[in-house]
Amino acid sequence: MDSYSVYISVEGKLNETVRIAPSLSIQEIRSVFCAAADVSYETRDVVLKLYRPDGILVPIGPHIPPNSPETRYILQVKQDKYLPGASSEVKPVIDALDAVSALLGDALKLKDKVDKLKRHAHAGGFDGAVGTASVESAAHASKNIPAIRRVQQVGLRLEETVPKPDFSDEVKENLKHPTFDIWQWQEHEMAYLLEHMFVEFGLIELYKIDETKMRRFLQCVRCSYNNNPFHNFRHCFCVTQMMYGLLHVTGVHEKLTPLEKLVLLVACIGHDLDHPGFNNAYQINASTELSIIYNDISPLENHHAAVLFTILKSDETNILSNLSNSEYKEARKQIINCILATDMARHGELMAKFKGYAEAGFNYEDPAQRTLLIQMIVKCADISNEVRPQHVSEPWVDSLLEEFFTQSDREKAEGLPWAPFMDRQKVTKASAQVGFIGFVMIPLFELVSKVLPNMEEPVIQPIRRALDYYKSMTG
Ligand SMILES: Nc1nc2c(ncn2[C@@H]2O[C@H](COP(=O)(O)O)[C@@H](O)[C@H]2O)c(=O)[nH]1
Ligand SMILES: [Mg+2]
Ligand SMILES: [Zn+2]
Repeated sequence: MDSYSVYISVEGKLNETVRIAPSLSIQEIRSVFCAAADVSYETRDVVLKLYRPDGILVPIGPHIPPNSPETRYILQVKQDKYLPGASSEVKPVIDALDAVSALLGDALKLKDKVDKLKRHAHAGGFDGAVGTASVESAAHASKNIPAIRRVQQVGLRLEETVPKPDFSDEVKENLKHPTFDIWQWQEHEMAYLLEHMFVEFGLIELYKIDETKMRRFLQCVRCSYNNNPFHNFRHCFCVTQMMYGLLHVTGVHEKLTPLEKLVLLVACIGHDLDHPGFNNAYQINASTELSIIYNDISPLENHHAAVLFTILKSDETNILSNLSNSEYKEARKQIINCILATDMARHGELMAKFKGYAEAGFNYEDPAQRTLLIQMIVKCADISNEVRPQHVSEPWVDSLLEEFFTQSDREKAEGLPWAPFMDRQKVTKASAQVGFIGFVMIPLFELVSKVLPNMEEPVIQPIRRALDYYKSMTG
């Protein structure tokens, strides 16, 4: 599809025309809408809602239906109301982030976020990376309203209590399927959907997880994901939702223990925390702080797990605090195993081991086999974008390539080796996907389907269709 115009009216007042090109990433589209609304794209607490004239919500993404000047969409700019906002609620999140920052040292990005949060919290507000401050704060900032008034406005907003969105039964059901449209949701809504998964598995009740702690935990997680094109909080949500979907379509959730389901949820949620947007090869070749700390052994995955457990170490955000000692020990071991298994450098090793178990007849009684099964489920979920319908999956390829190209550009500039699959001179969307789907995804999902039932129609067939689609593009 060629580029086309979308006609909007900001808050029903200012008319703007936005040009949508299929090549734009979701981030680029959001940033254009932010510009139209005169708010900073960096302000993550801004919630943009696009409505048709009849009040129906239109997802802001690469597939906004074209309209005309007569049928303008209405763009509303709202504050993110995920957390109840009193500063006493904010402090635990800051403390947890502070602990993460102390662990990681000054060089890493979290430090900036913590400092920013502190500045606002000490002034009675809560802004920037985490997100309950009002959009007015961003808008007024650009109009030179004195800072003190901005803070007061933010402070007022923080008094508001926040109702949980009332997800319909249809949404809750759709959440259990790989076809779920992950682009329809703002970050705070995704956080509530993640919370719902814990509820639906009965984990809140069983492990006596405090609701406020759960929300602080998710808030802390959310602001510990960076705004990378690909490795961001939405990717965290996608991976967790696909894991949840796989469990439901295969029915394997009925064979897993509650602790294993808890492990899967927490591992997926934490699996790319504080991803810097540059992969392990870059970390090692550039001798970054992470490669030094972790001796070149899965530096990113070790870091994601360390950030997760630093968040969990703080009592205010420790959703595992009511587990018994032995349950906590087991959960920690398994969560770390799952996150470390997402290093694609270990793909061959894990595939070979699982193949051995599958061919011998998978034994659910063997703890080692169960451990590997849950690692494989996380691996599947992590690389599962092409299981999703094309309009949902395709924007992810653009985002991934954007991140890859940024890395290889930097590697070239720094005189480091770069991988051909990240090179903008060599890679196209189609070539990237034909290789990845054919050589990585299909073998992995087909192998897992030897153990888990019912994967053919909802999981494997969409992957094959995606392969055909990208093959047809290579001509
Ligand atoms: N070419 C593609 N590569 C993909 C795709 N989905 C994932 N990947 C690669 O796998 C890793 C997954 O690990 P993560 O923890 O970093 O998310 C990712 O970095 C990519 O290298 C895909 O659709 N196409
Ligand atoms: Mg990862
Ligand atoms: Zn990932």
